[in-house]
Amino acid sequence: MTELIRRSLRDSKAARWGALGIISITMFAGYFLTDVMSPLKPMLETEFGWSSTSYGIFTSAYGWLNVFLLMLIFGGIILDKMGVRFTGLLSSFIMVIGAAIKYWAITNPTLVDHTIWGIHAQVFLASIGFAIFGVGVEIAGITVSKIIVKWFKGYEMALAMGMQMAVARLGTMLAIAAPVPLAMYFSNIHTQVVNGELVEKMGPSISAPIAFALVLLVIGFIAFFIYVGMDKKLDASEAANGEEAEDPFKFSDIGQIVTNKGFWLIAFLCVLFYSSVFPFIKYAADLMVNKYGLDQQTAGIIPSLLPLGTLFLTPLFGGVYDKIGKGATMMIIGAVLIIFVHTIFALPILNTWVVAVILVIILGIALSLVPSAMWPSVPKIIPEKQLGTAFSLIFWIQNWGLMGVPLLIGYVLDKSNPQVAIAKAQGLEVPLYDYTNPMIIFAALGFLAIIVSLLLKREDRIKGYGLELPNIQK
Ligand SMILES: NCCCC[C@H](N)C(=O)NCC(=O)O
Repeated sequence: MTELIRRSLRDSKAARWGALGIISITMFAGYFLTDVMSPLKPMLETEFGWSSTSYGIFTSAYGWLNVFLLMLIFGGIILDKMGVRFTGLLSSFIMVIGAAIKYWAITNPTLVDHTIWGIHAQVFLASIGFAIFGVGVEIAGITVSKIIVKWFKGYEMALAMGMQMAVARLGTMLAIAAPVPLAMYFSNIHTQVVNGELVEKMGPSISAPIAFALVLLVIGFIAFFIYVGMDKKLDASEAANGEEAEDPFKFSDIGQIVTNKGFWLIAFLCVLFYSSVFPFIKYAADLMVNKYGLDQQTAGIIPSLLPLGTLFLTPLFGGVYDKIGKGATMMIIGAVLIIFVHTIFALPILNTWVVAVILVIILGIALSLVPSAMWPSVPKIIPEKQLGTAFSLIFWIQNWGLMGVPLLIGYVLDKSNPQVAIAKAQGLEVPLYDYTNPMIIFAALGFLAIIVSLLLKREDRIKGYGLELPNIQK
């Protein structure tokens, strides 16, 4: 008799964790490319004459198309209308195209001497590539979140989200630690800007780590084709099982999402929290050089501890949320850690690398606590058929921060340190940047995140979303 009971493919532990493993490869590649330029900031300044503002413009490009052309929102609607297979393949392909343009801009020496709309041509075109890539990786992110809900609802959902994030963070870690050694290893003779002049000179290959990222993205694209096969089998097993298909997405669903207060609180917490971490990562290696006196070659090692800690802690905290609950409390603790870390970074004391290591580890704990509680909380607030659109709206709001904050930091860094530009223009030895003002901005974001996380816990008490309850249904 029991043999007659049909099971969905997602009831098989091996199948659902296998599916997760495959889509994690795509996200690993995406996160690697996202941060691959971070440790190269000092080299971009010495080799190509970029300023901190140029670097800020480039970094902010990640969000240009997502924010202004609403690509992320369209991505979410496409996801809910067309499904995870089509959207996953499309987004992986967009990542490859964007990364290829960025690679071309960085390898093209003739661009170094031109400007487009007043922006250094190389910065401009690399930014266009990064902006296209940003559309791909963000839509891939919401697609993967929806895939995890599809396979893991009622099972280890927070653990699965935590594991996927851990693999993605491995990409971030590699992106912080590997580019400088790779660039040095592939040193060659190429065009550089020396005292404002173009010269052929031996120097590190900034394009080598980007080429490596491009190869990873192609592998991630291929991996997604394998996932498509598994997804078809899952749908077939659920249809055979007589499971009803979800109601199709309707545009009126957007109205329901944006009138939900819990949605706004999660979205605000998301933008504040991530704006104080991801843009920080973009400047962390440079901070290590300028505040803690590390050399360029080793500067990436300390920031790479940040994602390293999250590899273990995100699944651990995800497991805690699954079994014990306390999601809202975890978000509050994460926000408190953020303000603590950035305040100490801002103080003009304790400038020893040991303090930097401790702070980065604490930041890693925050970057494990908040995401492992935040993302599995979204399906408790929003119905599944609206999830693609809800995730995309949250990511859209988050992208304002991921776009604006790095630009602001680059600008504030240049404005607070006019001596750097003067020394560069005069061909003198470039003095160190003072990072106090940028770090105060990051600390302020942490302060606002605490307020929003407290409001979210209050809203959960009022509406009974169950954010403090475990995810695993007994
Ligand atoms: N460094 C990649 C940025 C991905 C941003 C994405 N919108 C996101 O927040 N994902 C969740 C996470 O915690 O990485």
